[in-house]
Amino acid sequence: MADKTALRVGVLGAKGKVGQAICDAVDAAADLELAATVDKGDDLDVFVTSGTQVVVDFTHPDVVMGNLQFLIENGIHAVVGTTGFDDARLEQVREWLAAKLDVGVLIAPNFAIGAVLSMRFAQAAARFFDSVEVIELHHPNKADAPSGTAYRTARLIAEARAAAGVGRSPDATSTELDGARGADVDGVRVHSVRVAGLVAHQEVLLGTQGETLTIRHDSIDRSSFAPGVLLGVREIGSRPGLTVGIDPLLDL
Ligand SMILES: NC(=O)C1=CN([C@@H]2O[C@H](COP(=O)(O)OP(=O)(O)OC[C@H]3O[C@@H](n4cnc5c(N)ncnc54)[C@H](OP(=O)(O)O)[C@@H]3O)[C@@H](O)[C@H]2O)C=CC1
Ligand SMILES: O=C(O)C1=N[C@H](C(=O)O)C[C@H](O)C1
Repeated sequence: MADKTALRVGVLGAKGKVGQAICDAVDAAADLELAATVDKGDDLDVFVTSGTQVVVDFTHPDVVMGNLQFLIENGIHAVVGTTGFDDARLEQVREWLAAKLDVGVLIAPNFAIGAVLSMRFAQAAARFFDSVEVIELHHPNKADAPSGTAYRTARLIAEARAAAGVGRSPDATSTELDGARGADVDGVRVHSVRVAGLVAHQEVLLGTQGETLTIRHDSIDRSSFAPGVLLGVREIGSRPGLTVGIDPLLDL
């Protein structure tokens, strides 16, 4: 018999690599019920007709904004792992939410606890080193570069260095092949590697006189994202408005 107190959860991108892991995790959780799943070509209305309370989105940067607009307009909370959120997109989400004050949206560049902590460690270390660069390494089916995690890490590092009055990393490069020094995210160099067999990995390399520090995180399986996603699913109903990152849910 169905548990009437279980939270009714939907998954968008349910046939995808992460979507499948999230469906399994929801199925295995006694307090959650997998109410509806949607993948490419399916109608979003199933979330409304099934009484879904929270939808998890792991789809594609090109479609996630349309999904979010639908969910917010229909009063359904959202937990979003899909990447591609710049300041303009976050502002658009806030605008939609302003018309639906009881709806909560959580958007997180990375739901793995180790990744969240590694971003924090990088942010804390950034002001103590002359040089800092970010290298992210992923499977070759990834659509976006740099990764959402690397983009966020670089911005946190840049903010920490600016607040401490630390300038850009020294770099004497005067001639280069296009892209050889990576992308410039707020003055921090970010390098993207795509290699078959990888899942999701990141290194932050810091260096100063006579020493280097490497902060590395590895997601070796997509189940690494599930605990953070389920935490978001359970919490987002009591957090109206936009939450970026799972840090506040972890009391970080
Ligand atoms: N925040 C985090 O912790 C993490 C974020 N991600 C991000 O999540 C996203 C998905 O990653 P991943 O699972 O690896 O990607 P996949 O390509 O494996 O999965 C995406 C799924 O979404 C489907 N899809 C595409 N368009 C739509 C649509 N309009 N409606 C519903 N479903 C759709 C795809 O179908 P089809 O294949 O037919 O196109 C596919 O089944 C990426 O942006 C990735 O960067 C990934 C891991 C962790
Ligand atoms: O596409 C992926 O796989 C991942 N995407 C997220 C990102 O872009 O940061 C999170 C994680 O790195 C896996």
